[in-house]
Amino acid sequence: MGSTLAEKVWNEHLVRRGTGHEPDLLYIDLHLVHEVTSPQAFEGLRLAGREVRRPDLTLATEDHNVPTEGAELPIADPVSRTQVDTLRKNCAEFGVRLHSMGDTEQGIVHVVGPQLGLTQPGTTVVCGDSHTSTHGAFGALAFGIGTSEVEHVLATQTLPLRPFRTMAINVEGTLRPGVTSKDVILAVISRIGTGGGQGYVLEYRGSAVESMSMEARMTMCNMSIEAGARAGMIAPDETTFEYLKGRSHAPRDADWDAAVEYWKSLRTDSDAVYDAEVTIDADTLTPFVTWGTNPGQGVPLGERVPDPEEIADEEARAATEKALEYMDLTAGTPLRDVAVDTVFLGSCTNGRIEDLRSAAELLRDREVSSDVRMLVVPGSMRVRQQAEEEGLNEVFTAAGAEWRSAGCSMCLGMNPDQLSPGERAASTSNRNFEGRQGKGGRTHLVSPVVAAATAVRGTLSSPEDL
Ligand SMILES: CC(C)[C@H](C(=O)O)[C@@H](O)C(=O)O
Ligand code: SF4
Repeated sequence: MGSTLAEKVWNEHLVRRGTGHEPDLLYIDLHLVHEVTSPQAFEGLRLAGREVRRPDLTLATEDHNVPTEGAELPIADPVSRTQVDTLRKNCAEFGVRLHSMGDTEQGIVHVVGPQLGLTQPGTTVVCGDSHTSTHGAFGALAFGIGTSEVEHVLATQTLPLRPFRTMAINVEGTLRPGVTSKDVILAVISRIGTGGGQGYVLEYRGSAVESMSMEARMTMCNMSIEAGARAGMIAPDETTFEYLKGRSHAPRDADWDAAVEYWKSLRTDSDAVYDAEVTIDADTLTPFVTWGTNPGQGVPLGERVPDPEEIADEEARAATEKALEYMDLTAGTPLRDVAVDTVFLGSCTNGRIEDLRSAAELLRDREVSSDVRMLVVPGSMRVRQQAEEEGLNEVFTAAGAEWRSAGCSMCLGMNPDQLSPGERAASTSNRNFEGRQGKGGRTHLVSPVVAAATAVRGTLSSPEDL
């Protein structure tokens, strides 16, 4: 029997196969670090008198706690300032490369790794951050780890792990115009549920995935964790190689040719067997939007707010009632009638250049509704620079949106970009939990083009409504 992509990468990284109840020990090729989950890990090293084993395979960036305006000013919030200062001190002491605020390579850790060409097919990538699954779009085995594991990887460049199960997500057909990979992943999560991927590595495949850009693939892999999965992966192909070629850390010359040769072998064998399979019909998908307080509570935008009365399962009915109450939504309301106060375009899910381009395209010669505040936050300073070279910033500001510097921003309330209590947002990020974007804030997850159309009309809208 053949192997799946995930099994191939796993086997290539085995330092030692676990015997009996012991887990396997895997080698880690790339360790990404940010200010939130690293302080205790560095402190642990310090207390044990240990060094970072492979500083050359470790890269840190500031993202969660950074303000997205006034980068030249000291951080006003004392907690955020301490987090960022601590990261700076730790990186200096342990010799870890750090991209700080103001640096061209600074940005959200999951945007920075791929853009530098550090995320490569067949590698193992970890970070103390659940959305590390993003990097799986390159055919890397990439997953989030906890702070004690961060310390273990810093000290040894290895990680004890138990094998995952594998699930194929087959997305067949052609997406209609205005329908994006964000809609696909929201549809997947609403189908299998936020626990449906638990214990699995999801492998996205099929004709619709093959025709997606790297940015679109990263959006899907990013949200694998929202289905409860350990990781998401996509087999590398010409699109992957094209994206990587010439990036600062990508192999060059003869090394490049050898790498591509190897990368081409990273496909699930035709006789391999997945532990589970799900099939999604790309042809019939329409833009998706969440109405509730977890990413699985989503429906096509053309539908209505669900009615708890129609839900037979008691637990599901209670969950729906609770979510509708928090979201201040009435059952049966067409989602297109729901008015928002804020639109957030950004995050490691949808803060890449292609996301900005597609939203700018719709905002050109249009205006953000006077009832709406729109924040556009590039995922990295490199993305910001590229967008400015293309004049996208001018399109956004001419439409009345705010153009910011890179960071996690309104994806989560760890920095000044937050919703006020009761405020409602259409957001291109990945989590709509209660209070995620600020205490009492209400979040509808959407794609970048739905975000742009919503900003113009003031109510949840798709590009075809413009
Ligand atoms: C702060 C960090 C640990 C967290 C994560 O693990 O995902 C954050 O990035 C998030 O998106 O909630
Ligand atoms: S952008 Fe959001 S999801 Fe991504 S790392 Fe930052 S907080 Fe987490």
